[in-house]
Amino acid sequence: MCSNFKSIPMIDVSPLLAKCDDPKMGEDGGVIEVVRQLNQACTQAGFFYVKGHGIPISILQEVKEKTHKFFELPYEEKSKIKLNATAGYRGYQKVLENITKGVPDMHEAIDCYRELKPGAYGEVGKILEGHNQWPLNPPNYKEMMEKYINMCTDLSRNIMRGIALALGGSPYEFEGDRAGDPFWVVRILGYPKKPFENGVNDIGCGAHTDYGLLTLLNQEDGINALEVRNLSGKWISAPPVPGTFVCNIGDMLKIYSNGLYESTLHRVINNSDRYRVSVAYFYETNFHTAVEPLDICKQRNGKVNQADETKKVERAVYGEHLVGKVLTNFVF
Ligand SMILES: N=C(N)NCCCC[C@H](N)C(=O)O
Ligand SMILES: O=C(O)CCC(=O)C(=O)O
Ligand SMILES: [Fe+2]
Repeated sequence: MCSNFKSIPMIDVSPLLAKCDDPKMGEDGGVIEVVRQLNQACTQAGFFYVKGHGIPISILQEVKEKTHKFFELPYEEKSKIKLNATAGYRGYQKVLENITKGVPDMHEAIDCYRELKPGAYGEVGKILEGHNQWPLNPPNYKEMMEKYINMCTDLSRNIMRGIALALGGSPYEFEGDRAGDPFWVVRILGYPKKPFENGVNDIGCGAHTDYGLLTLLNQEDGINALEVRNLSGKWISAPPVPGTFVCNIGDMLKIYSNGLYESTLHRVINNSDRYRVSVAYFYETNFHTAVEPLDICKQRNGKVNQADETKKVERAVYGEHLVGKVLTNFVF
């Protein structure tokens, strides 16, 4: 449903957060206004900036500073937590190891996934069984990230309450069996500065959509590198705005919304002369949730837009969708 947007809107979610534990939040004037803005952003761009999110800016900065420190270490040190299949595809990958649409990406990263009990991933998810591999250097990185991840999970749940209202549902559409026990993914990313030493690809991360419900991106200040594609195929810059998250819709929310909301294509090109880090937190459904369009969206889509009524939105089991992606992201 993505339109021909030219920039990405900024939403102050503080009125939503102030009321997010009130079952009558949908009647509050401040919440109604945030919900209107969420609905507009999600129908038009699938992307928005979030401010007033309550996570201290000092923590957003500390996460990026410590991440710079990690990526500055020599390869021998970073490779102590090397990603591999037996670690459940968690850990460090060097530049050009992650692949997007068949092309190696000019980024290095640490991938992390919520740890479920052995067996809880089922047959298809078995390959993700394992423990996160956190670096010992810089000190306290694990503790910092675990605290940060908890804050991102709480914030995402609350934004999803607003999005549930925006779709015309109850605030709790995405709790219980859908996302009451949310899976999460974190990618800690580093993009080399130009000129690249071993550059076979100028693209930091090729065009892709995110897999789950909602992404919270904490990106490096002062470097324009993230781009978002609009309906006419034009790449729109999503420049960093200090203290905010860039938020975008994933494939599962596209399905729930019956295509009213798009999981928008985006990519990263670091053309600057500075090394860029970003930390992407992905808020997902429960691992085994079978995702299909919400009834409220089927009706609504039919009434609002004839063209969309015929648009087929494929259903998916989240965990299968994720595993399918992970297996094509690496060649071992
Ligand atoms: N968990 C999420 N959403 N990760 C997004 C990674 C995007 C790049 C990946 N190589 C790909 O092709 O999907
Ligand atoms: O680094 C960024 O700005 C975006 C990364 C991204 O899109 C992703 O990891 O899914
Ligand atoms: Fe992404």
